[in-house]
Amino acid sequence: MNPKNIDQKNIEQTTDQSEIQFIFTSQHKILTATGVKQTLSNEGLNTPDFIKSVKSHLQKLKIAGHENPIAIGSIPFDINQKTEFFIPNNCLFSDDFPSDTSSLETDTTKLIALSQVTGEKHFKGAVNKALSLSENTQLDKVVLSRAIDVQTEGTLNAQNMARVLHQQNPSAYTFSIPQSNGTTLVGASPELLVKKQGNQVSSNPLAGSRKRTNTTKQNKLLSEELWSCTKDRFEHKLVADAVYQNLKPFCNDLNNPKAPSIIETSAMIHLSTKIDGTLSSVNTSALDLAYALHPTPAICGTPANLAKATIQHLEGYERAQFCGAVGWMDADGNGEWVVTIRCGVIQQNSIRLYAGAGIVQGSDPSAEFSETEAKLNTMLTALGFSAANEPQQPTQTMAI
Ligand SMILES: C=C(O[C@H]1C=CC=C(C(=O)O)[C@@H]1O)C(=O)O
Repeated sequence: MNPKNIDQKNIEQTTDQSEIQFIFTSQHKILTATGVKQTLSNEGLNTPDFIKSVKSHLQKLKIAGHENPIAIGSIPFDINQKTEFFIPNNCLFSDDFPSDTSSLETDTTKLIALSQVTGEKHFKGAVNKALSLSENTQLDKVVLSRAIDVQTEGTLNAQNMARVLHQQNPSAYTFSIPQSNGTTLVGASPELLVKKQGNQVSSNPLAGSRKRTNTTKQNKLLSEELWSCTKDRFEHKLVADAVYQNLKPFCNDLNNPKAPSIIETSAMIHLSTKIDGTLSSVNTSALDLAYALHPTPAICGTPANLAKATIQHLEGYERAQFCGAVGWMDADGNGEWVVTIRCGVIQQNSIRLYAGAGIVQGSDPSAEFSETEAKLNTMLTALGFSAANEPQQPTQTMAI
């Protein structure tokens, strides 16, 4: 799984990468890809030039007779950091998880340690500081996050983990994207940043959360309470408004729902707004739109620059790919990009897991910490942990 020969240049022809498996699932289809034909890096390029370079390499391949070339990859939270997309040798859109991934060796790995990268005290302290900043500055919202490291006895298999995540979270966008440093980004995001197909565009911003329970009745009550909560409605509206405002210049028409709806993931209940529209130009690509939207206030805050500076100052660790965007685009500019949340980064026998929560006036540090614990459960459950955020037994086995 280690694309170790991938060069750092903007474009690099690489061969013999057939072991790489890229996976991206959505409600509509499952994309799997193998091998790396080209690596596209943003090194030395500003964002518009990087987007142009990705488009032009896909178009050249199409003109050269390659059927449906795609670029797949992840955009980090900080777009100034190194970004790499891969044009795979082979890619397949299908309805089911392909048998070749499910037949990969199944590890039974023991979880041996869990350590806090950002401890409870640090996180709650950061929330308190953010609350006082929001009282004394223009900061309306900031999304603060934390990370934990999970060590396992054996090497984690990213493809198998993606398959388990997909089974456990069938309505999520599941991804497994190898990085050129030998790690693999894997997760099951509930949040569509942007989808573009022909002249149709859609986005599904989420913000405002409750931990889901296992009773339908209780979830209904929680949903009603969430929908009526002024603090969560404000936290959500900042995201929905930003997405609408940033998509509008690209669109002939764009719907702007007056109130959010509710979605449930396997672990969480969220306020959700579905925004759909028609692009004024079919030439606007999925990547143009993803970069126009990123970072939304679902993972950064409002105003964005002040929120970014607050995150850098208070979080105390490097987000890297977490809270970025992950997805794909084809030579016609069609594609899907999702917000990189409910995810982790695998490095051999360890995985770093991440979770964040939106902080606005009225946020309670303990409730926000519990929210991050609940969000971590998407990945912990796939790793074989029970809902509690601690290893039940130091020798618990994992069905990955
Ligand atoms: C930052 C995360 O979630 C975002 C997306 C949905 C709801 C959120 C919230 O209610 O705070 C967050 O904005 C995460 O899951 O790590």
